[in-house]
Amino acid sequence: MLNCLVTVLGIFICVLLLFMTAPYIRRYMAGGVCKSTTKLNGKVVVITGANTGIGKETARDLAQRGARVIIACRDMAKGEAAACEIRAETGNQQVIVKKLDLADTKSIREFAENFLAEEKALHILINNAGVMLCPYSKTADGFEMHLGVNHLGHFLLTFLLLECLKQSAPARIVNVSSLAHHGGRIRFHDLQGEKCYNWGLAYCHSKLANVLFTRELARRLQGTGVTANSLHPGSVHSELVRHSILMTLLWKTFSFFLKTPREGAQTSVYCAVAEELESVTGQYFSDCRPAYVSPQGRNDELAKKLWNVSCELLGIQWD
Ligand SMILES: NC(=O)C1=CN([C@@H]2O[C@H](COP(=O)(O)OP(=O)(O)OC[C@H]3O[C@@H](n4cnc5c(N)ncnc54)[C@H](OP(=O)(O)O)[C@@H]3O)[C@@H](O)[C@H]2O)C=CC1
Ligand SMILES: CC1=C(/C=C/C(C)=C/C=C/C(C)=C/C=O)C(C)(C)CCC1
Repeated sequence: MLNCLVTVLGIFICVLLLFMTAPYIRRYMAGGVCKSTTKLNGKVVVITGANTGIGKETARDLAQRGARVIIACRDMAKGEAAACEIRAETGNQQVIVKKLDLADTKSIREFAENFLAEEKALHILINNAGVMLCPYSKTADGFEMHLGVNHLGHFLLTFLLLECLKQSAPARIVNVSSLAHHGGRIRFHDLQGEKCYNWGLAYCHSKLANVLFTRELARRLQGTGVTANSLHPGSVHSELVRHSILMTLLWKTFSFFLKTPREGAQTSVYCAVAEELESVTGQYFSDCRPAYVSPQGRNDELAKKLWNVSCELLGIQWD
């Protein structure tokens, strides 16, 4: 009887403690906030994958600051729905949707061609779109899906828009990577995962490629007025886990401990607008402050080799 009473009392105290500490846990999980009040009137921004999740919230924030925001996405209907919502909420009518499928180099080239014909400048490029935990599949050009969309697609897009960014300097390139880059390796002997494939690791490899690309890009852009930084947005309750039933369940169950997409967008916004980052380049951020990069992610030789291999795969010459 006494045992039973003690157990009930114990459970009651635990639940009470959880309820009392919940607001503090939530505030801690929300992470860093971008406090910059920078206005972006007259500035042009491209955000990939901005029809949902972190990208959409990044677009909303930058539109609120007055930027002309181009939502670059593969599904025009989803993009229009997001743009409508952002235009209505911010009153900024300069929120535009353009078709971009990062799993198809033809679509990337068409997007860039169209952009360069229609726009006069590009001040901020946010390479945000991403896929995670995809069953083995390939892009239209035969690249493993994670590497193809998350790294090679953005590599080609940046290459095609770079001259415009340079002409528009000061300009910024923001690459959305992940903490998952710590688990990544660049498997040059099997880049397309044909010999060995693990969907979790494939994501990690592609996110390491984001960090290495940023590092080498920043080195090459020294003195041009264009900076390049990468970031981890935090663990965010978005559609990223859609390919895994288990992760979708986990994400739903523990959503309280995850960032909202708006919270997850803070570091992207910070890298895009913060005054103190004006000449900061080649860095990696999390929660709106510099964060620890894995030894692989700091390896300049690896970054150069990945650069050259990426150029070869895409058939481009980028010196
Ligand atoms: N959520 C998290 O916890 C974390 C996210 N990240 C990174 O943040 C970024 C944004 O992810 P998040 O918002 O969470 O995920 P979402 O799945 O919510 O958004 C991903 C976006 O990428 C787009 N996308 C996917 N494939 C393509 C493609 N082939 N061409 C064009 N666009 C494409 C999606 O379009 P569509 O809607 O049409 O599928 C969607 O707009 C990603 O790079 C991700 O790796 C990093 C760490 C943690
Ligand atoms: C800690 C913790 C969790 C784990 C979250 C992790 C490990 C997220 C990693 C996300 C990444 C790195 C995504 C994309 O890049 C759960 C399961 C939500 C349960 C609540 C506590």
